[in-house]
Amino acid sequence: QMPPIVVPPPVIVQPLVGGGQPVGIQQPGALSPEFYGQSCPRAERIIAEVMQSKQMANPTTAAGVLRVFFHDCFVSGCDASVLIASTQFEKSEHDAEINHSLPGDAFDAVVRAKLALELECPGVVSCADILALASRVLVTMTGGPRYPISLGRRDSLSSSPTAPDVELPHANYTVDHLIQLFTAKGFTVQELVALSGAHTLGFSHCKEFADRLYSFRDKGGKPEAFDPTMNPSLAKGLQAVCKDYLKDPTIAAFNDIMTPGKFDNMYFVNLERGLGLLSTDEELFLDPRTKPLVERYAANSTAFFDDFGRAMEKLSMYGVKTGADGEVRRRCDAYNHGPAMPK
Ligand code: HEM
Ligand SMILES: [Ca+2]
Ligand SMILES: [Ca+2]
Repeated sequence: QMPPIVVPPPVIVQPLVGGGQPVGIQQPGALSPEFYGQSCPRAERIIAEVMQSKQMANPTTAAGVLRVFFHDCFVSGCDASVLIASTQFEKSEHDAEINHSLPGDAFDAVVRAKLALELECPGVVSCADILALASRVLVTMTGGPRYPISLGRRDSLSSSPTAPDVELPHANYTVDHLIQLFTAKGFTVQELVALSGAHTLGFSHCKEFADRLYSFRDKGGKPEAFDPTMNPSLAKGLQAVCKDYLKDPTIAAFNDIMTPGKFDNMYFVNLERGLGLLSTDEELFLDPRTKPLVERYAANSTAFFDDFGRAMEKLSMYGVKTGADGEVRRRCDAYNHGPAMPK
């Protein structure tokens, strides 16, 4: 005789809902690629559509958003602290010198994505997650790799006007500086080189590399026409392009002069030919600790894409906030509690 069929009681699974979840229940660090699976299943699609139309209207969007994402993550973690606008009473990361050159189009892209998401699922998708997803889709759209992104970051409750100039690398840093800065944050030399490959996109303003072009002096103080580690044709071309940069600080040059709009490994090929724009770029080819990696990525685009993808995945998890350490902002440029009162 057949045993009676026992029907198990229905298991009530509490769905892990995204931003609408009460603070406190969320496990710290519990990020997941499916975080918005129930609460905003079309989030990624919506962000991709907004980024696509923005990138088509303005092809520098990808570079801008990618740089904003880096500047967010390295300063108090990937928590959208970089998006907070300054007010009359409270300065934000926007006021840091290093962030003055972050392009308005990148912030505009995030604002548009947030508006679209607030119509679809209000109060659910954090601005920090928007930045992470927007960066990924723009890297992919311009020809780069697709890498996994976990979701569930919460947005910061603060934004320091002084931290960015301390926490972020500057164009006059030595490789020693760069390695110190990255390893202090838990990133390896290999990840430093792979992430620097982001300079395959976008541009830099003349002031960031002008000291390589005008009144250059070697380490012994001897004057030179330009930095001898720079390819002479590039140096002469840039001297002409940048000659009025003090009068017109908006003049800029492509970081990757060969394929500035395409995410590829050309940046590394350039470094081997003295075609690096920033001294921090070229130095990666001149320092024995980083040179083998530059050579590897120049020769092998797959190796670069793999390592860049893994490093971006790691960067995107850096210092993320969960639970009561953050909030899901209603608009990306302001805290939910509203503007600070005059002190
Ligand atoms: C390794 C140390 C780094 C230094 C010293 C550095 C420095 C700079 C500087 C000075 C600029 C020019 C900004 C301007 O004049 O508007 C720039 C642009 C850029 N950086 Fe970096 N950066 C570094 C690493 C990174 C990383 C890790 C990423 C992203 C993963 C990144 C992404 C970008 C992008 C995409 C641009 C072009 C921005 C645009 O076209 O608007 N950088 N970087
Ligand atoms: Ca941040
Ligand atoms: Ca390129």
